[in-house]
Amino acid sequence: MSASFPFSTSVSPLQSHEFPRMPSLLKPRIHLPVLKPMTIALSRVVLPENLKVAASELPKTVAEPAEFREAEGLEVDSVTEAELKENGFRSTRRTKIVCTIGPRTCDFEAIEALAVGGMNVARVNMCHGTQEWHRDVIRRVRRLNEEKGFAVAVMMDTEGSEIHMDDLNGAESAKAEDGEIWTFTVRAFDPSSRPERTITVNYDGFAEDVKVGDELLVDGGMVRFVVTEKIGPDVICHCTDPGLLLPRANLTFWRNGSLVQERNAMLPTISSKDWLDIDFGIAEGVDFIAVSFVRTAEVIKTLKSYIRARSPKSQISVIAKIESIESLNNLEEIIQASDGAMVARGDLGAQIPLEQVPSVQQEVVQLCRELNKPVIVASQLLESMIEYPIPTRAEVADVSEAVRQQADALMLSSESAMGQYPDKALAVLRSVSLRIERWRREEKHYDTTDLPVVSSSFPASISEEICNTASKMANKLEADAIFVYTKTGRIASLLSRNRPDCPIFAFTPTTSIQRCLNLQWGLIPFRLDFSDDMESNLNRTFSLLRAKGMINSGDLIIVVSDVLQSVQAIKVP
Ligand SMILES: Nc1ncnc2c1ncn2[C@@H]1O[C@H](COP(=O)(O)OP(=O)(O)OP(=O)(O)O)[C@@H](O)[C@H]1O
Ligand SMILES: CC(=O)C(=O)O
Ligand SMILES: [K+]
Ligand SMILES: [Mg+2]
Repeated sequence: MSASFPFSTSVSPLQSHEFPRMPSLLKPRIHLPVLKPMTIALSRVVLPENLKVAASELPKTVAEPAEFREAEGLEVDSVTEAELKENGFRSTRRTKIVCTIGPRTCDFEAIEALAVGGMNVARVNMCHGTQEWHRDVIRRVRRLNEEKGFAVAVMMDTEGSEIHMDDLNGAESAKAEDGEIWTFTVRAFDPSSRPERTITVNYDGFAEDVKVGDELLVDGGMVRFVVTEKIGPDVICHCTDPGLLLPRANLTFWRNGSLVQERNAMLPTISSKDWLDIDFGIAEGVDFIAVSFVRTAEVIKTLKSYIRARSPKSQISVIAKIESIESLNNLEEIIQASDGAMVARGDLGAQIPLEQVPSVQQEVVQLCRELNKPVIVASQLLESMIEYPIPTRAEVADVSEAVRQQADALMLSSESAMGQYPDKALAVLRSVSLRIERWRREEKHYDTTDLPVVSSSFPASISEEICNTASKMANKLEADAIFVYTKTGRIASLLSRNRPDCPIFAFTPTTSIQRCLNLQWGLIPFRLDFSDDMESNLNRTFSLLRAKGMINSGDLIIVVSDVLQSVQAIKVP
C-alpha cells in the first residue's frame, strides 16, 4: 500500500462551465410513502450487559422489567422499509447519501423531503451560519427521526483553519468580471461602509504572505486573480478568470505554479473556534464529526481522546477529510486513526492539480476498504444541478465512477445546501447508484480483492474471518440477505467491507449505532433488542420481518452474530 503521491506542481486550468442549456424533460420525482416504524411485542430473553451466561443455560423466556418493554420491537428507517417492500430487498440501494443542509433545505419540510428522498446522513458545515442555526437543524433532524421513524445520522463538519473570504454580508454571490480590480484585505468593515469590490480575508497573515505576481484562486480556480499591488493590509488584484464569488469561498495562492504554504501551513488543524464547535457537536449528540484539512494522524487521535474524555458514552465517529497535500503524504496513518474518511474534492482540487484528483479518489476509496473504514466521495458530483434540473452527462459519469468504486457514500454540497433542485439532485444520486449497482451485479463484477487482515487481536480476527467467509458463502449460494446481530457494529462493518452481492440486515440494540451504520455500504440498519439466544433472536426477527412483508418464507439468509462465532445458512420458515 503506497501512501505517498508524486505531485506535479503546475496549476491546472479549469473554468466554470458556462454552456447555455435547454430546459429539459424531467423524470418524475420518486415519492415514497412515509411509514411509522411498527412495533410488535413478542416475548424475549433479556440479558443484563454484565451477565455472562452461555446461551444454552438461559431459559427461553423470562419476565422482563417494565423499562425494557418500551424499546421492544424492531425499528428500521421508514423509507428503507418502504423501499424494501416496493423493490424487494435484493435491489435496495447499497451506496449511502450524505446531504449538506443549508439555507435551501433547513426547514423541517425540506429536511423531511430529503429524508424521504433517501438521505442517510445530514451534514452541517460549521464554516457557515451560527451555532443556533445549526442547533435548529440538528434538532429538526432528531425530531424527524422520532416523529416519522427515520434513522438519519447527523454529521458536523469543522471549519478548520482554511483561508476564506467573508460572507459577503449575506449576499448570495458577487460577480467578478474579466479585468476588474478587486481588493482583498485583512481589514473588516460594517456592511454599510464596505467599499465596492472589496473582500475581507479571514487570515491575518494574508497581506504579509502574498507577493505581487502571485495568483489568487477562489474555490480552487473557479475565479482567478493576479496580485498587482500591496498597500498595507490591502492586496490589489486584477481579475483574470471571471466568475461568481460565493460567501466564504476558499482562497489559495500560487507562486511560479506552486501552491504557497507559508504561515497558513502553521495554523492548527482544529482552531479555537473549531473546539467550541466540537463541544457544541458533542452536546447536541451528533453522530459524526468530520475534521477539515487534516494533516496528521495525531490530530485525529487527540480529538478522539477529547471526545472520550468529554463524553465517555458517546458513539461519535471521527471522519478525516482528505483535502490537503499533507494528508496525502500521511494517508495511511490518518485513515488508520480515524473512523472513516472523506475525499473532499473541492479543496483537494485547489491543492493538487485537478487531473490528479481522480487517482487520489480511487486510492483513498481502496485504502479505506482495506483498512475497514467508511469513505465518502464529496464535492461537485452534480454541481450543475445548483442551477439546472438535470445533471450533465459528465456528472452522471462521475457519480457512476464513485458507485463503481464502491465508495460507502456520496455527498451533496451546494446542490442540497443552496441549489435550486435539492430533491432532484438527490433523486439523481439515488437512481444512478441503483442502476450502476445493478449493472455491477449483473455483469458479475465480483470482487476478487484480497482484503488484508485488519484485526489486532485473535478473537477479533476470528470474527473477521467469519465475516469474510459469510460474504463469500452469500455470493456463492446466491443468498437473499445476510443478517448480522451486532452490539458494537464492528462485524456489520466487516461484512460491508466485503461488498457482498446481497444486502446486509444489521440488527443492533442502540439507535446511535443504528444511525452510525447508516453511512456504510450495503447495510440496512435495524434497531432491535436481542438476547444471547440466537435461535430465539432469529425466530423473532423472521416473524417480525415477515409480518412487515420485508422477507418471505423460503428466502435464504446467511446469519452472523457477535454472540456466536459461527455462520449459519437458513431458509426463512
Ligand atoms: N449553513 C449554511 N449557511 C449558509 N450557506 C451555506 C450553509 N451551508 C452551506 N452553505 C452554502 O453552500 C455551499 C456549499 O456548502 P459546502 O458545505 O460544500 O461548503 P464549502 O464552504 O464549499 O466547503 P467546505 O466543505 O470545504 O467547507 C457553501 O459554499 C455555502 O454557500
Ligand atoms: C467537502 C469539502 O470540504 C471539500 O470538498 O473541500
Ligand atoms: K468545512
Ligand atoms: Mg473543504
